[in-house]
Amino acid sequence: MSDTAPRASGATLPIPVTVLTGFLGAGKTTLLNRLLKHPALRDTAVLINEFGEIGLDHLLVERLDGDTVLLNAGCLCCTVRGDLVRALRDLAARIAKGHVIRRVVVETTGLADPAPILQTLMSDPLVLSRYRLDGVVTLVDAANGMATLDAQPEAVKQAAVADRLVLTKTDLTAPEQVAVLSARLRGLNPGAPLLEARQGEIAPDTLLDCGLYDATRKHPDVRRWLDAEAWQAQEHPHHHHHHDPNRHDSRIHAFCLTFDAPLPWDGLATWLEVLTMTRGESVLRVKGLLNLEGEDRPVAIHGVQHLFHPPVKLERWPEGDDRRSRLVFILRDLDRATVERGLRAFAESARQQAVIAAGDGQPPGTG
Ligand SMILES: Nc1nc2c(ncn2[C@@H]2O[C@H](COP(=O)(O)OP(=O)(O)OP(=O)(O)O)[C@@H](O)[C@H]2O)c(=O)[nH]1
Repeated sequence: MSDTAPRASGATLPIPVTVLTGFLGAGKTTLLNRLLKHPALRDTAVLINEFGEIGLDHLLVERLDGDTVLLNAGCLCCTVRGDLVRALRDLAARIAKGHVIRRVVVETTGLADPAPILQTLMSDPLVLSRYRLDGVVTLVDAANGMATLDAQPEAVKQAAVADRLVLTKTDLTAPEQVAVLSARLRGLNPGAPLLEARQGEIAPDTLLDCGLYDATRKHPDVRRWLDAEAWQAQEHPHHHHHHDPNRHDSRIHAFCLTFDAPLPWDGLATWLEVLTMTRGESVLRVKGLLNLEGEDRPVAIHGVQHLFHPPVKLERWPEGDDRRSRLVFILRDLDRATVERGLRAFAESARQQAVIAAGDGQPPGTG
């Protein structure tokens, strides 16, 4: 690899890195998809880190080219200290050979503790020689934000370290609720401008070029978290632990269900409604790419705690995709068997009802 620093717009400059974070389902991919369409973000490389072994973001991020890199799922500290640095190093090598990259955006998993990411970006010698941490943009879902801040310390950290706080889903939230959440965020991070993005719509210049990251301007805890992280990295630079990549802690885990045959939307929708109504606090995230009966195009679904977003029909199946339905769940205190049993039972019941309604004793499409 060349030792020369990367070239940005012809000059030898450190490349700004924006960290895009926010709890599960806050709207990071939505905002990123919008940002990447903007001319100001031409020549931006995107590094995505998803929680759980089987992610779907590679199918949901609209721009997937050589400059979008999916970091391997796994223990976040290992991912960050290994994969993130490796991805940045590979990118620097490509830039040294003449590839033009003017900015990097790192989209973290919603469960990410931002401290190891920031610590890596601010202290790894290789990273420092070619990149500079420009800013941390933290999205906070206005609909679920208060409950999330109450239950998840990662979300508190994400808000406290931010250079820009962005409230999403204010279109779904009563103004009084937004005001209470805003006051709480102000208390956690008085220095960061508090912005709003609806469906990812926001002027890029409000998020970019925040200046060098400065932890001294943040809540005193931020300096402490970063120092603790630096100490850990020094004490245990090569710890050899093998975390289950699908488990965040003793309560939160991820799994993916796949279905070979097209699914009946009625059964699935009813079940999702029941699940989010009755166990919403446990359903941190549901993300699906579905092959539905009678539908040629794939349908994306998103659930975040008690909130279920309207399904979206995507343009087409990705090239070479096997067109199986995939549903990724990230659950807290709810086991896989309960969810899987319920889903299969509802899908089967909807199929039976369709058979009865068709009146010919044959499942639709097979007679
Ligand atoms: N109504 C409304 N929906 C939104 C808004 N922002 C995002 N969404 C929806 O929220 C759901 C989750 O959005 P994503 O962009 O996938 O969230 P994410 O933070 O990338 O999710 P993870 O990567 O799983 O943590 C999708 O259905 C989006 O369409 C918003 O401002 N208003």
